Amino acid sequence: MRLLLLGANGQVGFELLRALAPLGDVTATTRGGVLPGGGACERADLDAPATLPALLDRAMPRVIVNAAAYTAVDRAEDEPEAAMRANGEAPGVLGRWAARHGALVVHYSTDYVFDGSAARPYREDDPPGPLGAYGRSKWAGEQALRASGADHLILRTAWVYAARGHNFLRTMLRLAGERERLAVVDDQHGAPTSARLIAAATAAALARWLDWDAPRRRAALGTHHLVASGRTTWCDFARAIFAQAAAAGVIARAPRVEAIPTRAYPTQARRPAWSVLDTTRLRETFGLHLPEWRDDLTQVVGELA
Ligand SMILES: NC(=O)C1=CN([C@@H]2O[C@H](COP(=O)(O)OP(=O)(O)OC[C@H]3O[C@@H](n4cnc5c(N)ncnc54)[C@H](OP(=O)(O)O)[C@@H]3O)[C@@H](O)[C@H]2O)C=CC1
Ligand SMILES: Cc1cn([C@H]2C[C@H](O)[C@@H](COP(=O)(O)OP(=O)(O)O[C@H]3O[C@@H](C)C(=O)[C@@H](O)[C@H]3O)O2)c(=O)[nH]c1=O
Ligand SMILES: [Mg+2]
Repeated sequence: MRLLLLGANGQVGFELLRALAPLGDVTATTRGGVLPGGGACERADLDAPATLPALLDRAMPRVIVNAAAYTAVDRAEDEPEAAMRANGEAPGVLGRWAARHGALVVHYSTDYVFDGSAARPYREDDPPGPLGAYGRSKWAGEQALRASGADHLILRTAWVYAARGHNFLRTMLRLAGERERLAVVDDQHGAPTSARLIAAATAAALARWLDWDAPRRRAALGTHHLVASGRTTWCDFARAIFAQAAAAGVIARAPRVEAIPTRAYPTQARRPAWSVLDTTRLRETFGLHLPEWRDDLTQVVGELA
């Protein structure tokens, strides 16, 4: 079976390279045509969605896994059109090709499609209300993929981090070497989720899905929330990172973390105060276990030690 992976050099894409390998023959793509290790691969630029069908015609995948996205939340406020091309339009192009060829699209979306005003964990069919250009573009991409008529799994995740790439954990570890104290927002709630967990859960769900008969497959399609269990705030996440990293010898000593309200940390984009996602549908549909975010963090800190 042939799979096409877009965004193989991102946090999630990199982990998917390994996790998807047992499922079939994976064609990896990046924007620049270079893999994280330096090797060559196919190019796929989401910024030029019209170029994607030619690549798909050559690769002829049974499954398209789209881990590429415009993920710079603040920068998207200045470049909403670029965010919209990659996140909003490209998924529709992938979906229309997949619908014509009977392929499945696995696509990732975000907690930032919600406005964060809920009083309980968000379910898949709760109404969206993105607060910024990134969230709006990701919501548009979900809608375009749904409208394409392709079989699809939209996996909404949140607060993604890994031992490599651009993420909050790496920012905190860098700041630990530069500062004795930090101020981190304590009024945004969510579940930090490692790229490795996302990739492992995606591969497990996909393997099961491919094994099922048509009615069971159909019932499992659509949108699922995929995040680690439990919840925390960015401030408490920072403290957990420092405690675990200091204990593992990854940093010499933990800086002091002061809890601040969002208004004391101005950013270009507004972020939801409540990003907690209900994962019941994913867990029950695919029989998956999602570890607590602290245990997930321990795995990633272990990679750095
Ligand atoms: N990061 C997070 O906290 C969260 C992410 N998500 C979603 O999860 C998915 C994976 O995110 P994550 O792994 O964190 O992302 P990263 O920011 O780590 O990686 C994004 C990847 O997309 C690629 N990319 C960006 N623009 C283009 C383009 N125009 N054409 C081709 N490739 C492009 C990047 O390539 P290059 O290196 O060349 O720029 C990079 O490989 C995305 O759909 C994202 O929206 C959801 C919730 C939280
Ligand atoms: C570095 C830093 C950040 N913060 C705050 C800002 C922000 O509210 C929060 C997290 O900052 P970041 O810039 O890492 O977060 P952000 O880029 O908004 O992360 C988001 O990325 C996109 C792609 C998603 O889809 C979301 O799920 C989410 O993970 O921490 C502090 O309070 N103090 C600090 O020193
Ligand atoms: Mg960021």
